[in-house]
Amino acid sequence: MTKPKVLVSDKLSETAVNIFRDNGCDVDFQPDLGKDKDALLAVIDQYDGLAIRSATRVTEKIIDAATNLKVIGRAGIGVDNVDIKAASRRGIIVMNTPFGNSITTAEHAISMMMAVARQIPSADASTQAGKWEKSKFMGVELTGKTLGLIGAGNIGSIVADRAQGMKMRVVAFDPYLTDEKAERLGIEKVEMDELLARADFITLHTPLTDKTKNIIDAAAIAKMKDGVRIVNCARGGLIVEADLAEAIKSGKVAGAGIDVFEVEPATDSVLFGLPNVVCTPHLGAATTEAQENVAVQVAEQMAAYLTRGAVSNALNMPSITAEEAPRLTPFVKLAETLGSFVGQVTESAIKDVQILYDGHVSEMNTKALSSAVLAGLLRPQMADVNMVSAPVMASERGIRLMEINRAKSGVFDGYIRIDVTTATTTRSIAGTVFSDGKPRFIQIKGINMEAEAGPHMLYTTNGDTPGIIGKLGTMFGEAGINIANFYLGRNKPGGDAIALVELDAPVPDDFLEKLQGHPDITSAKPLEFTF
Ligand SMILES: NC(=O)c1ccc[n+]([C@@H]2O[C@H](COP(=O)([O-])OP(=O)(O)OC[C@H]3O[C@@H](n4cnc5c(N)ncnc54)[C@H](O)[C@@H]3O)[C@@H](O)[C@H]2O)c1
Ligand SMILES: O=C(O)CC[C@@H](O)C(=O)O
Repeated sequence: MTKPKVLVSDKLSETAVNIFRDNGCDVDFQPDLGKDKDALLAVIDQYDGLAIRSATRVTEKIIDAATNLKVIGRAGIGVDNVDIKAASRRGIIVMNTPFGNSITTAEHAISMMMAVARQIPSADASTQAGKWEKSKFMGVELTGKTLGLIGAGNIGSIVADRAQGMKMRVVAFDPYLTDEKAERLGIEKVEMDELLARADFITLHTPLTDKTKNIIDAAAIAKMKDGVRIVNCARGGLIVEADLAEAIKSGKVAGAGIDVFEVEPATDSVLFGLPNVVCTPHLGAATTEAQENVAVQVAEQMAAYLTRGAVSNALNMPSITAEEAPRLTPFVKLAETLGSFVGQVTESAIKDVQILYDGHVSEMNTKALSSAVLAGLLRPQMADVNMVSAPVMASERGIRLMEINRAKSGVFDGYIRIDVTTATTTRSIAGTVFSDGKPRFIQIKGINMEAEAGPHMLYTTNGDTPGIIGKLGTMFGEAGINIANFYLGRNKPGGDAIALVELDAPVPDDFLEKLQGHPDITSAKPLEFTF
């Protein structure tokens, strides 16, 4: 049997090379190749596996040329340099290593905070230039100061712990952080505006999503204390750099530690050269220990897949054995779709998830199915979650999971129902798989319906009044939006009604606002499903 061939196209620890070889793979270690997209494009068709960090951009063009590629392994967390949709379409698994560099990145954020508090880089440059400017570099103490944490996941939690060690008070804004976890971490959960008003230092630890993009802009900065200091070791794009630059120039913001940039590599930036701005070239994960961790982990995972078909830490594929795959896969898709539906309509901390497996589905690998529900549920909050990391993430967030297995109780041979509870409400949705292998929603909020999940959907709730369907249809028509499918349900005549509308394209923002402001419509929410 020919050995699988792996290309390492970024600067990974060489330990990875040995692990690939020891596990029966041929490996080419070309740590600078990933930066040259044409060179990568020319050779990528020779490889079964591609191991990367953040410098290699795996675009759709690269994936299209990668005719033999089976797995892309990211030694690190963020996979924003990989076109996962394109990889999924081509059946290429994308793996990451979710926890290997968390401590190191948290330590970098703390280092940045201290460097900014005491202006260490500028003081160093001045001292080494032969000046002795003692009065120029007056700093501030951390003890007793308030640290505002935006995002309290793996890295944010470690930052909180280290900051408490330095006697800082930690407040956190993270809509998905439960009260129980906040209490366990000894941090105060607050709303964003309160964090902005109270924090002496602010540090960001969220993924880059539609909700977090530009989370720190001029309006947010205006709500901060004068003299606040800001650290970003998460993702470029969370801060509007031009707005931060203005705030530094005006003195509103007294300093910033920036590891990640809107455009990387950042060879030029509006932030460069400004007083007390400390910049590093995306070094958050750059320690010997973290690089060793992620390199070992990614090589082991990729080799296991290429030589034995074992899947772990995949972002676009559940961990399933070869034997059970054909029967389970459609139900995995259903489970993830149900989770995704609720995840997209839930904007507060989840406390409980109850999953009911009814009929033949209760005899399947329900562990994999529950992981798929959780992955779908959590993905709107954390873009990089996968079926392996989802249960860990859920339990770390204090989300209680309950599974019920039941013999066939209704007309469907097998179905899954999930009930997701937050502090204020419980949302319920059920679905099944028809003989075409596609997931169907069969009940939403206890209301029966039969709807196929499409890539772009709109979910509305309204009172069951005459003429509402016509009004909705007219509004879509007037906005020039084509409806692919229209599904309806209600609990009783004149009671609560729901509609799921499948569209050919995402719902335009202005149309959504119009719907949300319509007196006959109680709520309207766009939903996106990736298959
Ligand atoms: N600089 C680096 O080299 C480096 C290294 C590793 C990770 N990272 C980045 O650090 C970030 C955090 O990584 P992590 O492992 O802690 O991720 P994580 O998924 O464990 O935590 C992210 C947290 O953000 C929260 N969140 C999501 N949406 C939010 C919102 N709208 N407002 C506030 N909070 C929100 C989530 O609930 C979650 O608790 C990611 O962007 C990751 O890519 C950077
Ligand atoms: O590989 C790197 O240096 C960056 C890693 C970091 O951004 C991540 O998302 O894990």
